[in-house]
Amino acid sequence: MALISMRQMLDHAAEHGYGIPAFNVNNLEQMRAIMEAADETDSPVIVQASAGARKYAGAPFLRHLILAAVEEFPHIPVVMHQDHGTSPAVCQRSIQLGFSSVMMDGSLGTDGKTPTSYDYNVDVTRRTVEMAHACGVSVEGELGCLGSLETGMAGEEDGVGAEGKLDHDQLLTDPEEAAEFVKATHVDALAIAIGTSHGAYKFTQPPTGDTLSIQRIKEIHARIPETHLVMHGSSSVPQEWLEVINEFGGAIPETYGVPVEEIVEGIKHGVRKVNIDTDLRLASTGAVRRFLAEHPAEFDPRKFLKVSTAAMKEVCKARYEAFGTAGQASKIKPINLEEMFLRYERGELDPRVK
Ligand SMILES: O=C(COP(=O)(O)O)[C@@H](O)[C@H](O)[C@H](O)COP(=O)(O)O
Repeated sequence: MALISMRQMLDHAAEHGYGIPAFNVNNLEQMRAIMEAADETDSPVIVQASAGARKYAGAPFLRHLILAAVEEFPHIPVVMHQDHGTSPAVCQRSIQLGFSSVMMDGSLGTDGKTPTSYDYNVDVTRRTVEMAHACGVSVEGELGCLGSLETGMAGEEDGVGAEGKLDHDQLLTDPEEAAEFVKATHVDALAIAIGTSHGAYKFTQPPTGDTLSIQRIKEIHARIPETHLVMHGSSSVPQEWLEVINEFGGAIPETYGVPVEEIVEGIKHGVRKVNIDTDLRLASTGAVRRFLAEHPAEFDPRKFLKVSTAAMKEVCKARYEAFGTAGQASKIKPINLEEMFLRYERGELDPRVK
């Protein structure tokens, strides 16, 4: 049984100085790409399901897809994480379904769009932590709103994210507030705002220190060195896949993502979980467009889904290698969720924040 808690996996990553890509999963092809890449590189896996994924595939299908991955690859530790829960009740239902980690995103209200107050965020996150830790399940919280430091616009591209214009200080997590938040909630991991946003349209030109604040990661890490930091919206938007998409009938305007080397710099300063969804979508779309254009008589979906899986797998392998995840799976000895509960109960996993 290799389904483990995210806390165990991130503790291992912190101890050995690496980061873990958390790939979103909606279908069989993504799941297979993630697992085959992990298998070939000996990487531990975090797979996450968003509200959109639950709507698309249905929660039972997603759950069984992830459990099938655990069954087929028993030597790979897998975290089954719920992305962007909008209330403690949503997180509770995911725990009931068997998720080993949940995100309570209290930076936004239950609509997943309206920025909330700090007190609201602490309240819903703390309640989720109490419930989840009683089951040995990990909790990721979020402080600050994702959005563009270029324009001040919030990052509402794909279902979850604030809407409209945000203040500069809402777009950058405050290190002091982060320390207070971790102390008050006991979250296992903290998603921070540093200028990234979900989707393909993050930056109109390659980001600089003014539009992507790796410096802010360093400041937060210096204040809370033992807290696992999470970077959302961390697709790199590979230019080569944009070219393929546009060459074969697509129309994606010029756009840039988060450079892999900036993420690697973040990993040196406490980033342990790196959320990636868009890069797999771009690789899949490019591969399918090219295949269908080059094979106009083909109509068996298994043929074009095969190239989709292969393209996504290459992206996964590249991230496992760049983030130092490769080679770590076989070093992790799974701890069951009952034992994780006992560790929380004994206070062994309490945050040590001054
Ligand atoms: O950060 C994320 C992905 O970043 P990315 O767009 O790949 O840079 C995820 O946490 C998002 O929540 C996810 O992409 C949302 O997906 P849907 O709501 O469209 O399913």
